[in-house]
Amino acid sequence: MNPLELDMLSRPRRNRKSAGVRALTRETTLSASDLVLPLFFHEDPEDVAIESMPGCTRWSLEGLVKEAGEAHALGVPAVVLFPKIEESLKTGDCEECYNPEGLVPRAIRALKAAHPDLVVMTDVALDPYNADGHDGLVVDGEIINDETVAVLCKQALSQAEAGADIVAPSDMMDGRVAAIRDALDANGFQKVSICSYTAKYASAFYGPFRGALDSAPKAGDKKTYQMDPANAREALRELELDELEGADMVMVKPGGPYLDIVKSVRENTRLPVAVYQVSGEYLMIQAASAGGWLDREKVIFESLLGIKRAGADIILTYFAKEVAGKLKGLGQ
Ligand SMILES: NCc1[nH]cc(CCC(=O)O)c1CC(=O)O
Ligand SMILES: [Mg+2]
Repeated sequence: MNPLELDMLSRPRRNRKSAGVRALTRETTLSASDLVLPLFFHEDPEDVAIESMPGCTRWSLEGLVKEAGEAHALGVPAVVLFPKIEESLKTGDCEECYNPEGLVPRAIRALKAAHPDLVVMTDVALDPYNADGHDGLVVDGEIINDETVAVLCKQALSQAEAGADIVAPSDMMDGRVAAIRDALDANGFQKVSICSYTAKYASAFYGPFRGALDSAPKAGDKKTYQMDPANAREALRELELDELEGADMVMVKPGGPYLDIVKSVRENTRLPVAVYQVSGEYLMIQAASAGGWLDREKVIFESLLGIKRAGADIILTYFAKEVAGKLKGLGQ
């Protein structure tokens, strides 16, 4: 007998001894059906590489439909739409956000016509339409809540009318989930779901996204409506309100740096939990792997698995199409 052999009943390494045993004992798996692909698009007929987000494209309507179709064919069930609105259409009252012939309603109709089973999720917030760049109406430097909610209701309705399956308010105004639910129901859209950005933090990780849409606030920051990154209990307060207001799904955003929030939201709701791996998280991986410092594919999977393990049912990620393609290649 080996004199150094330890007398141990439990050896956790036995469950890691081979790929087969590891597969049997794995607690979390990532699948294409967990993923939502965020897509940027514009009015121009050209597909353009986004300078602030290397690896992402701002699609023409035609390109958008093609890209969404490819992702869907790889098993990604849903896309979420982010329009870049022409500067000349941005105003203080954001009327363009509920124009039935606007860019977003046309995109929804084109997507649903080409891919009826693709779930189309839309962003409800004023920033792409706002001359001030804020998610809400600005009066004397203040982002006003209740008047903004009235406009968000019109925006959500125009998206529902065009065929959106899920509307996702990302604006963080108080009371908007209940108001949007009322507006949808009053107009016969009982079946349109609401995925609320419940705990959306005022994060510097959104910087590249604002570059992609030219939607950064012209003055001030978003701290009077998005949450303070220092706060965790407050996320549960927002969760309670969104549940009472009738949200169908709740979201935490950003993802990776906020896994404690994901876990506590998961433990405190029976609703599906969505998590957004945002533009800055995407770019940290893109940049570090472009420099040759990280193994890109491995860290993409690990970053998403971490979000899933923390409690996400749904993950919004710029890697969705690529990951779905890789999973398909692996026979999963
Ligand atoms: N309503 C705006 C919105 N919707 C999604 C994101 C960020 C997504 C990302 O960074 O990938 C933002 C930016 C912001 O709040 O300033
Ligand atoms: Mg809220």
